[in-house]
Amino acid sequence: MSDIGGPGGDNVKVIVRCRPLSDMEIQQGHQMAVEVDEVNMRVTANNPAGEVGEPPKSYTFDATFGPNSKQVDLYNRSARPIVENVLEGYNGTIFAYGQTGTGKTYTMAGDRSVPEKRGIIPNSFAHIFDQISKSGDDKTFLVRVSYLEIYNEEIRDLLAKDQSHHLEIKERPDVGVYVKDLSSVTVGGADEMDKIMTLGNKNRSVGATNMNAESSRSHAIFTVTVECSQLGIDRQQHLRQGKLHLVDLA
Ligand SMILES: Nc1ncnc2c1ncn2[C@@H]1O[C@H](COP(=O)(O)OP(=O)(O)OP(=O)(O)O)[C@@H](O)[C@H]1O
Repeated sequence: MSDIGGPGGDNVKVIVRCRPLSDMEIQQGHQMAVEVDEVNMRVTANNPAGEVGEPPKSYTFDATFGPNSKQVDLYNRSARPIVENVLEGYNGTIFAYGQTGTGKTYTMAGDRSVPEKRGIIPNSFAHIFDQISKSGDDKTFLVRVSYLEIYNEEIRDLLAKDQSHHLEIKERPDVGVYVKDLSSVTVGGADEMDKIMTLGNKNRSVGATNMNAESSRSHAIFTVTVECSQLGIDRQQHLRQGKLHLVDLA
């Protein structure tokens, strides 16, 4: 997870979550090879095929979550500060990284139909609009989203009508690196944002769960831009903009 430009702390945070063994893994007699110490933010790996007496290896991260960790606790510790900084006008990026079957989709999306199993993406959508609804009358918010896919080194706009069109990367001194002509959709609530993401997912080159050589080349970036206009003590409107990038790496 990275929290670029936010106040305080390191800009990049690495958080490790170990999922529980699946029923099949238990049936096959597998055992956990790692121990997670959430208090000391440490993961200890034992080599089951190692020689007798081989010492376990310990690694320390910015936070660690064990097999019984709850989605809400993970959200509060990892994503909540990033989303809060986005609302304050900073940029932040969240992505999950790991081998197939390690729990990336569970952590990022989760099971939307069960509130306590919702992952970072639906929780961040709800959080953004919840904070906006609680903000004072002196602030006006505008929330926009865009969704692009990088596939075979080409960029496609997942929210565009014409999916055959490829977009170009450009750079400008005032805005930095950007994707030219990428569509941007204004969103009024978490459910609407969820629908737009689902629509974009349908336009992806290969289904996200279809693990093969093709899907391993498809990356997607869902960007939420939050603009806030606030009346200052100087009676002038002050504009600030933060972006949250949710990345699905191949
Ligand atoms: N923290 C967790 N608690 C309970 N079950 C989990 C957890 N993490 C993952 N699982 C379960 O483990 C299985 C694999 O997880 P998931 O599909 O999220 O992996 P993935 O890393 O996204 O895999 P792929 O790269 O193949 O898409 C799923 O059945 C999921 O529900």
